[in-house]
Amino acid sequence: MSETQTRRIKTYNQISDKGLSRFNSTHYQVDPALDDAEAILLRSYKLQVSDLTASVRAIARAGAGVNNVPLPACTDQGIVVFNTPGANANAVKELVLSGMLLASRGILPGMRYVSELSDMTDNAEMSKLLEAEKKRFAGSELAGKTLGVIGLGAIGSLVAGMAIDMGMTVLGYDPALSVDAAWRLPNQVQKIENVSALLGNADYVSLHLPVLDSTRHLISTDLVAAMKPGLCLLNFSRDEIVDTDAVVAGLDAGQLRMYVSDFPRHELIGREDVILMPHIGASTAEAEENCAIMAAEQLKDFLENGNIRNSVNYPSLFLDRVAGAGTGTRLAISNKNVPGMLGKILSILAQQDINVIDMINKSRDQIAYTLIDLASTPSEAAIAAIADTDDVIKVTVL
Ligand SMILES: NC(=O)C1=CN([C@@H]2O[C@H](COP(=O)(O)OP(=O)(O)OC[C@H]3O[C@@H](n4cnc5c(N)ncnc54)[C@H](O)[C@@H]3O)[C@@H](O)[C@H]2O)C=CC1
Ligand SMILES: O=C(O)C(=O)COP(=O)(O)O
Repeated sequence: MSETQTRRIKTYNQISDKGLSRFNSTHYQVDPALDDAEAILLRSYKLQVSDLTASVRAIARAGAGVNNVPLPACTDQGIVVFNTPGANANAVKELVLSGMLLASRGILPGMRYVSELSDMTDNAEMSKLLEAEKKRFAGSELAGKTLGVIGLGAIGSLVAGMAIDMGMTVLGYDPALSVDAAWRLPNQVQKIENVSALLGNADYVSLHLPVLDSTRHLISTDLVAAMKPGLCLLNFSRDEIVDTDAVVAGLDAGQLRMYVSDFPRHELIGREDVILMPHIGASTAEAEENCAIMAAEQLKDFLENGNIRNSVNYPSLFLDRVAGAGTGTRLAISNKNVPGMLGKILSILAQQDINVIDMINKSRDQIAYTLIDLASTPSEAAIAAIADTDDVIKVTVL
């Protein structure tokens, strides 16, 4: 980066200072009020297509779920979208454990009952009353029960491990499990190929999958009917994974004993058999720091070097900077993934007598991305010729 160049990052949501401090104020302007930002750093803010101004090259989601980012429009416009896999997984795992405990013991009604006794001043009398009444708040233990985990990625695998440590039997369902995630999974997890079979054999089921067209309303009326009677469902994934009407009907019919969710809906508020939290799965100091640091590091490496780690719409790609090479000698090019593009780009550079020192090219679905290190800074005419080539989406000089 040249001494005079300042990169502009627009933030939405509260992002931990531990991450924001990675952006040196000499070279970066980080501000929620920018309207010509090169990059956006956000958490759950629902980004609109109209927020994707022409200057935006990258979006970093400090968190896991990217359903708040308009991904197809980003890809069409050559905007690289990052997330921070695993950075908040432990925070969610711990809240799932608290959800399971709250759902299995009379903790919340018991606390409510005690708080209503504030007028009782005689402690001996209060103890006598509590000993007589506590049977109303008895529960059951997690040990010996069966937990089904739907989605065995960063969070699901930690939840599975935690449940095994608690003495539970764990069933897992994940038709899209990556090889890395499979390696991370505790070997006691019993892989189930059919979601109905998992629901029919579990006492607790925890959802840890992303919202996709294929997962929206996954928990449907049919699947509620397939549940083992008295099941407790935990949703720390997203509201849309569950058909709320089906859950309400399942609770009313007693098929579902309890629904614990990080995503309140008005139909669920006020029910004794529902425990709702205000989307606080990732709201710990540690998770907020982890996510912000990871998002900031990934964004910096992309803005300064064009490298891509943990993108959800672009390939992963890294090219070392040639020692001694100055700024302005690296090109980052996004184009549609069609044949002949590299040849066209390299021939423009050859015509301008610019020597290529190193390069890397990768594709993902309909997008291809190339980093090219050059022996000299290309002329504006050369950049314009590449940018004007059919199917080139974005060219940046780094
Ligand atoms: N409550 C909160 O504050 C938080 C919620 N989340 C939610 O949890 C989700 C999962 O997060 P991570 O575990 O970090 O993501 P991840 O990407 O590591 O794991 C997701 C897993 O779901 C699996 N999956 C995809 N389609 C599936 C299907 N149809 N059935 C079963 N499994 C399927 C994938 O193969 C993958 O293994 C996020 O997408 C987000 O929506 C994540 C972090 C915090
Ligand atoms: O990482 C996720 O997917 C989350 O849901 C966490 O959201 P947050 O960053 O706490 O607004």
